[in-house]
Amino acid sequence: MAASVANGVSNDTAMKSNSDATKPWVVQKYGGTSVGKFADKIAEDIVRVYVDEYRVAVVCSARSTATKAEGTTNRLIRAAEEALTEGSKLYLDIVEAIRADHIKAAKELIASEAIIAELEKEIEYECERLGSFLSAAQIIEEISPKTKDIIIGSGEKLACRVMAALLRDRGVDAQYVGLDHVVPADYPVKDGLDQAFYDCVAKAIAAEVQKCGSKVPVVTGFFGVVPGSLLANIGRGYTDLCAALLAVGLGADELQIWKEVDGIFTADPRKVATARLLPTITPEEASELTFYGSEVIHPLTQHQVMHARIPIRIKNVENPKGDGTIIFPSNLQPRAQGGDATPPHPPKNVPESLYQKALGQPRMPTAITTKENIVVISVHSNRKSLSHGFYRELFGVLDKYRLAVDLIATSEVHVSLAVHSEARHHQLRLGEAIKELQRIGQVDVLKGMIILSVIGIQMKNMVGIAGRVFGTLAQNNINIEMISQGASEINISCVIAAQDQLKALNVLHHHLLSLAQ
Ligand SMILES: Nc1ncnc2c1ncn2[C@@H]1O[C@H](COP(=O)(O)OP(=O)(O)O)[C@@H](O)[C@H]1O
Ligand SMILES: N[C@@H](CC(=O)OP(=O)(O)O)C(=O)O
Repeated sequence: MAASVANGVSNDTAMKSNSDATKPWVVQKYGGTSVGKFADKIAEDIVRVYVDEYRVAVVCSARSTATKAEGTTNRLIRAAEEALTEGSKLYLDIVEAIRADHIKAAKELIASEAIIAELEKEIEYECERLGSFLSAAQIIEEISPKTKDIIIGSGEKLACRVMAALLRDRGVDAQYVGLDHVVPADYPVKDGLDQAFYDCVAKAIAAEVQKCGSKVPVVTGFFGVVPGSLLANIGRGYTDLCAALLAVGLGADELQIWKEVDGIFTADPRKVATARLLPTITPEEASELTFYGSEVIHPLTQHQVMHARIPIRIKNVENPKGDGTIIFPSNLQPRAQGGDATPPHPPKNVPESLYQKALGQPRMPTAITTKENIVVISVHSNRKSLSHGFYRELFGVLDKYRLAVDLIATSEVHVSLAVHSEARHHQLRLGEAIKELQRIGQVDVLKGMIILSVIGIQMKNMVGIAGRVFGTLAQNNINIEMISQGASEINISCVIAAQDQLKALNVLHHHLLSLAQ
C-alpha cells in the first residue's frame, strides 16, 4: 500500500517497517499530551525517520488534547466514580465524550477513507465495551481494583488504535499490540510487586512485540491487570514503566521518553528563564528531581532499565533533531540508596565521549527544583511516652491515613513533617490525621509551603555547599521553615513559603548553577 500524498508523503515512498532484523531496537514512549497534540509529528518526523536506522517499538499513553488533568485517563477515573453513584448516568456522557474525541482525531489526522472506516469500527467497539462494563459495575454497585484497571486501560487502547492507523496512513507498516493478558491471571497477589513480577512482564511484553514480525508495534502503555491494582501498586504514569520493561525484554539500545520539553533542564524552564538543558544526568539525580517536583519519568522506570545497562533519553516531540538528555550512571555517583549496588556501568550504548564529558562537568549542583502544595505539621510530644514510643504512634497515624512524608526534621520530643497535599482526598485525610495526632502532642500546621531542593551528584564533594544555599536564601530575605540534608548525599532540601518560590529558584540558579560564575 502506498502512503497518502495529502499528508506530504509521496506515493512512490515504499511502506516502511522493521524489516531488517539485524538493526538494534529502540523503544519510544509517548506521553498523553504528545499523543493528543502531536500525533502527526510523531508519525512523520519521528517514527518514519527512526525506522531507517532502528527497529522501532512505539508505546503510547492515553490521549490528552489539552492537559493531563483533562485527559482520557482522568475522564475514565471520573466515569468509574460516576458509575458508583446511584441513578447517575453521567458516566455514559463521559464515554460518549471519549468516543467523540477519538473519532474526531481519526478524521482529522488520517487521509485514507478505508483506514478511517476500520478505525471507527475499533473505536466504537472499545467504547461500547467500556459503556457496558461501567453499566454492569453500576448494577452490582462495585468496582473492584481489577475492574478499575480494565476501565483505565481503555484509554491506552484507544490511543494506540489511532496511532497504529495513523502510522499506516503515513506509510509505516504498524500493528496495534494490546497487553491485556501479559500478566498471568493467577499471578499471586503479594504485598507490593517484586522483581520477579517485572522480569515476567518484561519477557511477556517483548514476546507480544516479537509476534509483529516486521511491522512496527504500537503497544498500549497499559499492561494488564496488575496484582493488587495498577493505581495502588504502580500509580499514574505507568506507561513509562511499560516502555522500560519492553526495552529490557527486547534488549533495546535505548529507551526514549518523548515529551514536550527539550530534555531535563537545570530548573523548570517555565520558572527560570536562564535554565540550561543538561546533556546527561545520573539516575539518582533524575529520581530526586522526579520526587521533588520536576516530574521527569515514573519513579520505578529507571531501576529496570539501568540494571539492563540501557540508557534513557528524554526528547522533545516538537524538536526531534535535538540531542535531549541522556540518563546513565556515572563513576562519580555514590552507592545507591536502599541497599542496591550502583547499577552496572558504563551503559552499553552511550558514546565514550559523552561519558567522559559527564565526568568532566564543572563542580556545581546539577539542578534545582520545587515541590508545591506542601503542608508542614509540627508535633511536640506531650511526654506521655519516651521518644521511640512517640515516633511509633506518630508514624502509625501517618500509615493509617496513607500520608507520605516528603521531608522530616526531628529532635527528641519535636518532629516537623513536610507532607504533600494537593488533591481533595489528600486534604481530607490530612485533616483526620491532624485530629488524631493531637492525642500525642501539640500540633501546629503551616500551610502554603513548598519544598526547595538543590540536587547534584557532585555536591557530596563540595565543602560548604549547604552554607552557600542557605546563605543565598538569607541574603535575599527568604525565610527557611525547615531544613533537611544528609539522608541523600546528593540533595539539600528546605521548606519555604510558596510566595518566595520564583525568587528562591532564580537567585539560587544564578548563584549556584550559572556557568558564568
Ligand atoms: N528540570 C526540569 N527540566 C525539564 N522540564 C521540567 C523541569 N522541571 C519541571 N519541568 C516541567 O515538566 C514538564 C514536562 O514536560 P511535558 O512533556 O509537558 O510533561 P508530561 O509528558 O510529563 O505531561 C514541562 O512542562 C516543564 O516545564
Ligand atoms: N495515561 C496514564 C498513563 C501514563 O503514563 O500517562 P503519561 O505518559 O501521559 O504520564 C496516566 O495518565 O497516568
